[in-house]
Amino acid sequence: MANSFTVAVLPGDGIGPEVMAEALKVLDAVEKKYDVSFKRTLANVGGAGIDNEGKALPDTTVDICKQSDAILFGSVGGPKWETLPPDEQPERGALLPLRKIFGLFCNLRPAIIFPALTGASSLKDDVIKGGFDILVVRELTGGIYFSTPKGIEGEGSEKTGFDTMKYSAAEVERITHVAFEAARKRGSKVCSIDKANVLSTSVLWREVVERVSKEYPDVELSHMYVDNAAMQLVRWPKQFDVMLCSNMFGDIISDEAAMLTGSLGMLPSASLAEGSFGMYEPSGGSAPDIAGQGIANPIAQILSAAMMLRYSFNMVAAADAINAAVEVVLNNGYRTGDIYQGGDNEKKVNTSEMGDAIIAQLNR
Ligand SMILES: NC(=O)C1=CN([C@@H]2O[C@H](COP(=O)(O)OP(=O)(O)OC[C@H]3O[C@@H](n4cnc5c(N)ncnc54)[C@H](O)[C@@H]3O)[C@@H](O)[C@H]2O)C=CC1
Ligand SMILES: CC(C)CC(=O)C(=O)O
Ligand SMILES: [Mg+2]
Repeated sequence: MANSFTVAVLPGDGIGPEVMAEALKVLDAVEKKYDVSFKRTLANVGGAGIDNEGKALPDTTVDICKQSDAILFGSVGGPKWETLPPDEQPERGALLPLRKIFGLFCNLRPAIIFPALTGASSLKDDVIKGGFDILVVRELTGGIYFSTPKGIEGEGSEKTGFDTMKYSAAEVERITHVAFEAARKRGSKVCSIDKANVLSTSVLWREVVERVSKEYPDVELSHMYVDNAAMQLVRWPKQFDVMLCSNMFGDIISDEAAMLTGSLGMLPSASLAEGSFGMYEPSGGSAPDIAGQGIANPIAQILSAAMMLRYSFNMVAAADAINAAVEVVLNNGYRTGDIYQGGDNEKKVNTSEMGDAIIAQLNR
């Protein structure tokens, strides 16, 4: 009998539904090729949740996710919902709670430059020649995005906004282990990103990372302040293997790393809990500036689905096959607008044409 997995499909807002459609087509192709079945249940989230069910994260959506083996997530947010009270908006009302409810403490964001896309990177050829392969390991359920108190109080010029940044040693410890375990299977280097010259959370972060590192004598550890890391990433990205980051620093550093690969539309991510459950989502957002035009790059969403196969379903061969199909399609010159450079070999395609090209390659 074929293996069967259940997937909660949460397309969300903006380009979310457009790129999700392509990832689902890829899953259809994987079902046929690998004798597996993905039972998918569609659910509202974000602005779509507000518009259709009155809430960014409807209870029905949480139930569907709880009954599933994994969540495939698009993206949420957009101008339409930006004037709602902050906790009701798509990001704070749905995405952050989903991460918390499901204990998704570990966010993996692999930034790999495909050889065909070196021209689309914002960096000079000699900086990226030979490629780079960076894994951002981002703590996802702590730090300044979640700590309390937070809010806005007072009136007039005394009106004050405040956030709190907290990390416990246990939170730092578990994400540090993930980074070191990952480094062991890659380039054996961890660079821990902090701001220990200013922030107390970072002083603790550094202390815990140092302590945990003693269990991994085969992995080289370095520390870097986040401002320097942002600069080093564009100066010489090849120096990095695993970048271990707190929640906010990882959010920022991973968008920067994404652009070095050509486009934010290329960068997938896996948000993992202890065990095999995970939520898989592009690193970028709902891209309201291009939503509704059918031109978004679906590769981040498709590679996020591949990460779901790898991390939640242990379907390593299928995940590798999707990655390989993306690489061949890029080598063959297929480009959505965000990675189109106008070269002789390039064919400008829309969202669904890119999805079709990847599926055709997967089926060969
Ligand atoms: N995980 C999520 O659901 C996230 C949601 N957001 C939300 O998304 C909305 C827009 O935020 P922005 O700051 O504009 O960030 P964004 O990531 O949506 O867009 C930044 C830039 O990257 C481009 N881009 C992103 N993904 C692309 C793709 N697949 N193909 C081609 N181009 C792509 C956009 O067109 C835009 O120019 C906001 O409401 C924000 O809060 C932002 C980040 C993450
Ligand atoms: C929209 C935020 C809550 C999250 C974000 O930017 C991200 O996870 O990359
Ligand atoms: Mg972000």
